[in-house]
Amino acid sequence: MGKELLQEGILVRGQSCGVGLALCRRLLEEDGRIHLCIACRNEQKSEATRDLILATHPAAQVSTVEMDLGNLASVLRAARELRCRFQRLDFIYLNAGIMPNPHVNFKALWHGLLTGRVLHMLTTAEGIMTQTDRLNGDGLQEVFATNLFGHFMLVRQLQSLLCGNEKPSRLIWTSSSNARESAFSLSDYQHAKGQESYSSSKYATDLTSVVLNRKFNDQGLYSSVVCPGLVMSNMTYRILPVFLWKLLMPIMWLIRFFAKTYTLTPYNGAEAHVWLFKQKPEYLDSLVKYHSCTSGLGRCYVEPRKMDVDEDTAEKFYQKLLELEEQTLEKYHDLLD
Ligand SMILES: NC(=O)C1=CN([C@@H]2O[C@H](COP(=O)(O)OP(=O)(O)OC[C@H]3O[C@@H](n4cnc5c(N)ncnc54)[C@H](OP(=O)(O)O)[C@@H]3O)[C@@H](O)[C@H]2O)C=CC1
Ligand SMILES: CC(C)CCC[C@@H](C)[C@H]1CC[C@H]2C3=C(CC[C@]12C)[C@@]1(C)CCC(=O)[C@@H](C)[C@@H]1CC3
Repeated sequence: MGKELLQEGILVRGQSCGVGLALCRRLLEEDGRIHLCIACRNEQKSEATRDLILATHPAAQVSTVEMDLGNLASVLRAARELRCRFQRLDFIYLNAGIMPNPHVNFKALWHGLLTGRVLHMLTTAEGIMTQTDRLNGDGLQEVFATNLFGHFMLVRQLQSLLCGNEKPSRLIWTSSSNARESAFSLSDYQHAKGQESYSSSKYATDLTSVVLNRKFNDQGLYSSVVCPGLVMSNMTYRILPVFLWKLLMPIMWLIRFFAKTYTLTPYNGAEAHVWLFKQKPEYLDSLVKYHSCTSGLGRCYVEPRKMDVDEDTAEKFYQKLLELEEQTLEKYHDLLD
């Protein structure tokens, strides 16, 4: 396949629904000339997603690539294809994420409602959510592999398209306000032992973004993290059934007057992603997470909040990711150029 030089090559992961699909549409509203490359798990999903985007933006340039982040061979194959197709990528939105077997501790939720930290609990889910994780086909913890390591491998494999271009390239990771240092440990960075694999993987995402900035800013690659806020999507519909969320909707609109991260719709949730698209990366703070917010009256805006990350831990974690990457590349050496 011949190489094509794209003005704005933008790769979006995790866009077949929810925040990712809204993001694709909003990016096209910002600039209809961009070339979007969407990465889906299989051909049917790719085609269906492409059709959904073309239904609202018929003139858009949308290409697809197949990639399952929970399968490292698939990530390596997709990266090889992208290296053939593109000479540079201006943005990669690392948005795919899973929260398998979510469990809400309603007793803790009830107790929390009576304390002064109720808003903190309702916006971060601290102390009220757990998950059950499992090993995937690569022998990695599934949540760590999908939410972080698959994305990390992809970025490393696409380094030649991202570094040393005349214009900076950007990584935008969808993290979460559920990311918490206490859920993460360097000695168990895949979170095999605990029950907060989602929180751990999102904290690991924040650490990775911080360290990538330290390593690659001088080569023109910049990384940022965002939180879309609480959004009604397939992920939240697995936490409580749809009908219950619908019943709770008036309460959530009320909560939104106090908790601005209750963005609730995928469109509102993509606010920070779109805002970052328009910013000069040199002026962004790599230790800040950009939160999509929606006011009680429905106005969307972005709030930067300092992250609770230690740069030394970020560096140590990066070394561990590099070790795991080396093992992966040894295992799949036949998939490399
Ligand atoms: N909803 C919320 O309240 C919040 C969400 N987030 C984060 O926002 C991001 C988007 O989530 P949201 O839109 O809400 O949820 P959805 O479940 O709607 O979307 C998740 C996306 O990730 C993709 N995905 C999941 N597993 C894989 C995999 N193995 N390989 C490739 N793609 C995969 C899904 O693709 P497929 O269609 O193939 O399953 C889908 O496009 C996630 O990272 C999530 O953690 C953060 C804070 C709050
Ligand atoms: C708001 C209602 C009256 C009661 C809903 C109770 C819980 C189901 C929610 C309260 C806080 C929510 C929350 C999330 C999931 C649903 C709750 C636990 C997330 C963990 C979803 C994914 C994320 O990434 C976080 C930012 C969310 C934090 C808040």
